[in-house]
Amino acid sequence: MALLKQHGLNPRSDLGQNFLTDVNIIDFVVAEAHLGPKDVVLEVGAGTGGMTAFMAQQAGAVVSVELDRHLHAIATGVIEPYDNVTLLQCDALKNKNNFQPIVLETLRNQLDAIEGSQLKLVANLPYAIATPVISNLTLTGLPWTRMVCTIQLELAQRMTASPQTGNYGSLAVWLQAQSFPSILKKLGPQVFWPRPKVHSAVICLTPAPERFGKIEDLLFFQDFLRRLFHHRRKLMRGVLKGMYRKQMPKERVDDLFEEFGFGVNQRAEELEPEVLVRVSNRLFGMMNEGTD
Ligand SMILES: C[S@@+](CC[C@H](N)C(=O)[O-])C[C@H]1O[C@@H](n2cnc3c(N)ncnc32)[C@H](O)[C@@H]1O
Repeated sequence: MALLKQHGLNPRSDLGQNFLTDVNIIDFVVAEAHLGPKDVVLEVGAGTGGMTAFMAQQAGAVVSVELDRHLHAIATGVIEPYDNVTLLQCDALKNKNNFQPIVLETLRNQLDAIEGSQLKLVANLPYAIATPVISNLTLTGLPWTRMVCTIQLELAQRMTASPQTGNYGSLAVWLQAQSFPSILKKLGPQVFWPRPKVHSAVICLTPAPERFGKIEDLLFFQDFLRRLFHHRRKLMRGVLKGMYRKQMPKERVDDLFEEFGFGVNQRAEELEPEVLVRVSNRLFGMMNEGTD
């Protein structure tokens, strides 16, 4: 990539620096985002700012985050003609569960500045943080309407997986209970520079926060799924008894099994997201019984 070479830089694999060099794919990703003047775009990983500038021509505002200060400096020059871009030089995440406060604050300011605004995540994501970026956006309370991102193919398959398949787990249930995730296109390594060792995909998510009914408590649901699928091959009754032994008597899990008609051999990986939402809501209710 000419810009990097010009600045004497080499791509950093520890930061997932695989740049999208195929213009057709950049066009595809941005076209699928359906950008317009009411849109505030969050881009995680500005790189040298090429896609950032392209999106700035179509969106109301772009907030782009780049951790690498050398790339941030290059991108600053590239986006200079656009006054609707805010380029932040920081880690997009504070930790694996939260965005960096400055990122959220900047997004809120931009959203407030445009009447009827909506948030879209559009990015060629650094693979190491693709899961927390996508899965935490639903927790921010920000009015997101679309995510279009390039991510590792294997991760895209885990996000869109169905029950009883090897890829099905907490991530699939978490996202499918709040959105419609779909793979728009599979990408070979040749569309990036340098070429990654893995295949990639363009994934799209559209929100559906009550797709299977209201999730009573999102943080409880997230914790329930993570712990439940941590023991995906074990029988669910024993796992649940262990998980909530401090919060309620073991017999309550037997009551729940009876209520849902689960057999003794029930495993979490056999259950549809819809059922797991209902189980989580019921457990949340049981745990809060008598606290009103
Ligand atoms: C896959 S590259 C995409 C670059 C550019 N948007 C493109 O499509 O060519 C990912 C970018 O994310 C940056 N990055 C890596 N980890 C990051 C983090 N935690 N927060 C913000 N940016 C990060 C990398 O430095 C890199 O520039």
